[in-house]
Parts: sequence; C-alpha cells; structure tokens
Amino acid sequence: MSSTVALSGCFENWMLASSSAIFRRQLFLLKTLGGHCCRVHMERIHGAEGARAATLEADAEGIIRKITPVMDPRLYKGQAGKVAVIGGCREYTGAPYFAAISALKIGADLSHVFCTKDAATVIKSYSPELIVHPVLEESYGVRDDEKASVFGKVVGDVTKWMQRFDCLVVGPGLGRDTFLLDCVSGIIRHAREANIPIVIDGDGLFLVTNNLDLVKGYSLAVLTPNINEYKRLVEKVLDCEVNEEEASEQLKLLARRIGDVTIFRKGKLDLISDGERVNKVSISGSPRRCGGQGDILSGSVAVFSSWARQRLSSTKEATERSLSNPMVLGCIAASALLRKSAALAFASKKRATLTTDIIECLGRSLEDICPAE
Ligand SMILES: NC(=O)C1=CN([C@@H]2O[C@H](COP(=O)(O)OP(=O)(O)OC[C@H]3O[C@@H](n4cnc5c(N)ncnc54)[C@H](O)[C@@H]3O)[C@@H](O)[C@H]2O)[C@@H](O)CC1
Ligand SMILES: Nc1ncnc2c1ncn2[C@@H]1O[C@H](COP(=O)(O)OP(=O)(O)OP(=O)(O)O)[C@@H](O)[C@H]1O
Ligand SMILES: [Mg+2]
Repeated sequence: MSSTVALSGCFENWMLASSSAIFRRQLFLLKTLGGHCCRVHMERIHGAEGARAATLEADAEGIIRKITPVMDPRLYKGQAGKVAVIGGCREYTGAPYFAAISALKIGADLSHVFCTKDAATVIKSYSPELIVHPVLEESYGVRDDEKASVFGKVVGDVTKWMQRFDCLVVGPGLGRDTFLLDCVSGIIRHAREANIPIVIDGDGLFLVTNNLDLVKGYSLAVLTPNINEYKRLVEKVLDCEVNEEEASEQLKLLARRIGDVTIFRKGKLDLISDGERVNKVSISGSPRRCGGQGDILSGSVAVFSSWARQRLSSTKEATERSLSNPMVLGCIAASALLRKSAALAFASKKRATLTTDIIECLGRSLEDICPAE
C-alpha cells in the first residue's frame, strides 16, 4: 500500500516535469513499476476534468459586493471583524503595521498586533488605532533554563485572547528566531483547536514550510507565498522545481498534498487554489514593487475571509464547492482590492508610490466597487 502511495505521488510530480528526457526515463520506470495504480490515482486527483483543469478568472468585484457587509446602524463594535496579526520583531515593524492597519481601512472594527517588546512601542507610535501586545520573546532575551516557562507564558498571553478573533494573520515581520517560532507553533496549534481561521504569510511560511503538520488538513488555513516562499514550498512538498507551464496544476497539487489548505500564489497574476479549482485574478495593479504590498494583502485576506464566512453562514446559497469556500472568496476579494488600490496609487504617485500610498487608496477602491450607502 505504501509503495502505491509513493509511486502515485511521484507520478504527479513527473507530469509536472518540463524536461521530456526526464519524463521518458520516468515513464520507463513507471511502466516497469506498474502504471495502472498511477493512472487510477491521477484520475482520482484530477477527476472528470482530466489532467489539465481550466484556470478561471474570478468575478472578483462581484464577490466583493456579495461578501462585504452593509453599513447597518444596528451593528455593534466587533461585528464587522476582529483580527490579530502575530508579527513584529527587532528588525521588522512595518510589515505587521501594514497588515493590521489595512484590515481596519477595509472595514474591520478591531485590529490587534502581538509582537516583541522591541517592536511594540514603534508599532504603537505608527498608529493609535492598533491594539498592540508586547508579548513575544526572542532567544536573546531568554536563558535556556527559563525557556519552558516563558514558552507557556507567551502562548498563554496570546491564546487568552483567541476566542475574540475572527482570523489570525501569522508571519508579517515575525523574523526567524527559533525560540520565537516555537512559541508561534504553539499559538497556531491553539488557534486550530479553537477553529480560528489563520492566514500564514512572510516568516510564518518559513515556519510552516518546515513544519507542515501545523496546517495539514486545516481548511481554515490560507498560505500567501510570494515568489521565494512559493519556491521553498514546492521544493519541500513536491520535491521538484516550480513549473510555470503547469502553474495551475502544480498549485492545485500543492494544496492537495499539504492537505485541505488554500494557497494564494502571489505574482504578476494571482493564483488561488484550495485543491479543487484554481482561480486567477489578473486585473491590473501597479508596476511598482515596493516592499509591504504582500502585508496589505494578508490583512485584507483576513477581513474578507471573515466576511465571507459570516455571509455563507447566514445564507444557504448552493454554489460550486470552490466558490463556497470562504477562504477562497476572501483571497479573491483581497487580491482584486489590493491590485485596484495599487493601480490607483500609482496613477498619482508614479515612481514614488509606497505601501502607505496604497493603503490610503484601499477605502476609495472599495467604495468604487461597493459603495457604503
Ligand atoms: N517594512 C517591513 O517591515 C517589511 C517587512 N517584510 C518582512 O520581511 C520578512 C522577509 O520577507 P521577504 O519577503 O523579504 O522574504 P523573502 O523570503 O522573499 O526574501 C528574503 C531574502 O532573504 C533571505 N533570508 C531571509 N532570512 C534568512 C535567513 N534567516 N537565512 C537565510 N536567508 C534568509 C531569503 O532567502 C531571501 O533571499 C518577512 O517577515 C516580511 O513580512 C516584508 O513584508 C517587506 C516589508
Ligand atoms: N508583477 C506584478 N504585477 C502586478 N502586481 C503584482 C506583481 N507582483 C506582485 N503583485 C501584486 O502584489 C501583491 C503582493 O505580492 P508580492 O510578491 O509583492 O508579495 P511579498 O513579496 O510577500 O510582499 P511584501 O514585501 O509585503 O512581503 C500580489 O498579490 C499581487 O497582487
Ligand atoms: Mg511578504
């Protein structure tokens, strides 16, 4: 049985290999080892659609209109969304700020940041709107004999808030300190137990790529890799190179292999898959590639996916599976809004466009698609 699984897995990777020489050699091996079980497995993986499924351009603006809550005076604070960003260390204070403030600018009611002490005062000084918790610890501040108790305290300081959040964003500006990442693993495990959706970005992806069990089988997890992060994931999970010619198939396979997660592959085109279908968002964005745009995106995915969950739980619309997955809907909405805002910022700021300019355009872009009144 185990040899069947291993063989089938390899075959999917082979289908993605671009070198025909490699493919011929592997096909020979395949015939030698028994192709039947591989073919059956391929059919199970790809279903009736065949090996190459179409990549659909999502109706992103329609989705935004559908999931964005109406401005209702009967709502009270918190009902439009409460998110928390786990990130911010000695090196990085911009990334968690961008993610957290973007969530508020889109329409969430409360946005928290859990970061190290060094980062907290800096992040607070960027904005009085954010609720900043200086609770994370890096190795340099903790003696070896203190680690177990500090671990318990850090995880406890975050998890006591957990039930209040609609979504966590783990990773923007988190850094790669080993003790800090151990604590964040504890936080992710707790969030899973509490069924809280988690968007994994930046250094959170570094953690998860090396500890896939943290998200395996968790359908409320979204991974938002950039070009480097995606490469590392593909190499680790599929044991092959990124294949641009079979980009959609490879993404779908990656989501399935990790198990039930949604992956948002960022780039010139944004590709989003939960292992069932692949959606594409390609509306024009900005040619400026200043750092921080991915952070806006992760905060936006948190808000839109929370809204999509709320919307789907309050209606009984029978839609196809991938369009009834709130995490996929959240990704599509966030992608479109970020790209539209980046285009708008670039139209006025040109080469001087910075991430803060794009954040300033989030409100107007959303208003253009989905007016508040
Ligand atoms: N203003 C800010 O505070 C910003 C902070 N950012 C944060 O910066 C961090 C890194 O994100 P990037 O998008 O640059 O990550 P990438 O993985 O795209 O690139 C980082 C580069 O540095 C290398 N690298 C980083 N840490 C390393 C390590 N410990 N050992 C060896 N090589 C290492 C990587 O291999 C890569 O070449 C994330 O936490 C991210 O959220 C970015 O979001 C950009 C804005
Ligand atoms: N070449 C491009 N053309 C247009 N838009 C792009 C391009 N590359 C990325 N984007 C947009 O920018 C968003 C952020 O992607 P990017 O690759 O910059 O993330 P990142 O490296 O994680 O960013 P950060 O600097 O915040 O860590 C993507 O979702 C996409 O919509
Ligand atoms: Mg990033």
